[in-house]
Amino acid sequence: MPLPSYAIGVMEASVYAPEVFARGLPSALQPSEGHTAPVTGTAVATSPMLSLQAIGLSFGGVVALADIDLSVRSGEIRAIIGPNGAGKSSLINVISGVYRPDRGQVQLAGIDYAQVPTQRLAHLGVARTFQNLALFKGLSVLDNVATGLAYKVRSNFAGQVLGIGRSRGERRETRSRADQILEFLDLTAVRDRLAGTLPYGLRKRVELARALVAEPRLLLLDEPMAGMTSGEKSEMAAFVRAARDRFATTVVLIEHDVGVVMGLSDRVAVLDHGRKIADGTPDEVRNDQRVIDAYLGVASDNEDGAGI
Ligand SMILES: Nc1ncnc2c1ncn2[C@@H]1O[C@H](COP(=O)(O)OP(=O)(O)OP(=O)(O)O)[C@@H](O)[C@H]1O
Repeated sequence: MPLPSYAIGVMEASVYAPEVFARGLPSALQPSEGHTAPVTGTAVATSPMLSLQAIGLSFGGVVALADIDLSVRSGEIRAIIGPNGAGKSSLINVISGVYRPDRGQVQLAGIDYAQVPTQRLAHLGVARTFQNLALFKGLSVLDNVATGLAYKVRSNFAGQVLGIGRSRGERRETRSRADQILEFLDLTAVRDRLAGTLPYGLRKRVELARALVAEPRLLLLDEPMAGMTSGEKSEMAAFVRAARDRFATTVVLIEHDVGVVMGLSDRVAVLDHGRKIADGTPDEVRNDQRVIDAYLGVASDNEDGAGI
């Protein structure tokens, strides 16, 4: 049973940057020219936002991850791809602290995870979405998105929903920020709908909104386009890119649709049988013989049947 993203989508107060909203939010469907463009008008920083060194993880006798190194630059969109069972989910679960690796180090902006209890990851600015939808079907879209801030405010979420006591001001603030993210992701028209009544593609976008509302510095997306039509996938890719560009969020995603991944990502790591077999720009990876041998042969199993 996946954890709901609100459980870890909580940030330090410093993550909230009112000036970002004050600048006004653009239509998310007008991404900047070229996805490698810098987030804030400067070059993408070279110091890693996330660094994995020699990660190993086994389940009983099954080696899920073996000696994985991964470096993710600040502001980068970084994809992890590979055939079924390659270790992608295991790796994202290691990054998000759901799994503790048997070996190796995970560092977020230089801070070793081993020194940070899992529940504090959110306070470091990590948020994620899940492969399977984890929205509250009986809550409105707005309230679902507001849960992305639930642990950031002093009153509890029930207090905010009910609008009682000290919660009233926080509730106003939370809902206002949720509204701004809804506008950014072009979801304002469905803000009062119950999440469970939305079509699948929109629900995936609401999940993105919930993960994004606290402006995480690291956003982990677990198959954000799974089950979408090709039109919905392109739209989602544009939203992810726009979110990176606007909020300077570093994005790590796993996704089966290789065609979408290649168009969206700055760099791509390829896993096979728990090992990293290639790592580079989409062009480099596309032309890597080991990737072609290990992955191209199963590319027709991808959701859209696209090769790499
Ligand atoms: N909780 C678990 N218990 C036992 N084995 C596991 C567990 N999670 C993953 N594995 C095993 O670890 C290996 C890697 O699995 P993982 O789910 O990380 O791959 P994946 O690339 O995400 O696959 P898929 O694309 O099918 O989701 C597989 O052999 C899998 O069976």
